[in-house]
Amino acid sequence: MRVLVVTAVAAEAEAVATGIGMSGAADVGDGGLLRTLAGGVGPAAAAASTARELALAAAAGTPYGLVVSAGIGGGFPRWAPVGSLVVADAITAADLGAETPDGFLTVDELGFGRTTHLPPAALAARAARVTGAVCAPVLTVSTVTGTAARAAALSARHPRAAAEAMEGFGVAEAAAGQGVPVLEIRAVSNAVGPRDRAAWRIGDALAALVTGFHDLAPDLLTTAEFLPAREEPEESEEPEEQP
Ligand SMILES: O=C(O)c1cccc(C(=O)CC[C@H]2O[C@@H](n3cnc4c(=O)[nH]cnc43)[C@H](O)[C@@H]2O)c1
Repeated sequence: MRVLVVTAVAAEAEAVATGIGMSGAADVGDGGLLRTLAGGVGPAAAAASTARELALAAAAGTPYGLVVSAGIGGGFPRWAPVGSLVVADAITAADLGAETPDGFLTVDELGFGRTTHLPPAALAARAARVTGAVCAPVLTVSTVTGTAARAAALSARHPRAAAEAMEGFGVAEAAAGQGVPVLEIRAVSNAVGPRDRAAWRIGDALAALVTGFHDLAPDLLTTAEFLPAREEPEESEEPEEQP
């Protein structure tokens, strides 16, 4: 089975590749292929680049069976300190909705969209176990949180959320569009809270990403056993209707 790992920037893709022990793309497992893609910062760039890669692969007859959104992220200090790893058990677009005088309404509540994708539970739990990560919701935001008030509002709406980043929901939307399961893994570079750029530890987070993907590599290469069975489309015996 082919696995696509989507990061925002090249430094993250290199950390993933180093952890897995490959350079750019590599044959793995049963003739499968694991590929990294630096797809851009933010949910829109991530969705567009992921959708393009998935569509090209499918058109070439070599579809991906799993997409992983990976990179650095902010950690909610109660759950995920700097340098730790978080595997998403839910990927939630935290600022997709509408502000009202009575509070934030999600697009689900507004009745015209969705804000959460759920990775396969067994795969997420296994990935968290082998990497020593916290398994908890990861929020996708379009703006890095920079105030205590915003951090508190996010925590109040998503009390179990352990991290925030900017790409997971975009990657998940693209994967869902192709019927491909998704996973998200974040290495914590900074605390979600008042902006303190000097306290960011991007090097430590990239090192944690290397170690995490090193630990995860054997599982990623045999992922199929942790995924729910996909239903093959039935071949119709009826002749197609002519106009
Ligand atoms: O403000 C700066 O000076 C600055 C310098 C380097 C990087 C940034 C970013 O905003 C990186 C965004 C990038 O990294 C992920 N990320 C990392 N931490 C967070 C966070 O606390 N909240 C949201 N995203 C974060 C994100 O996925 C982007 O790919 C700023």
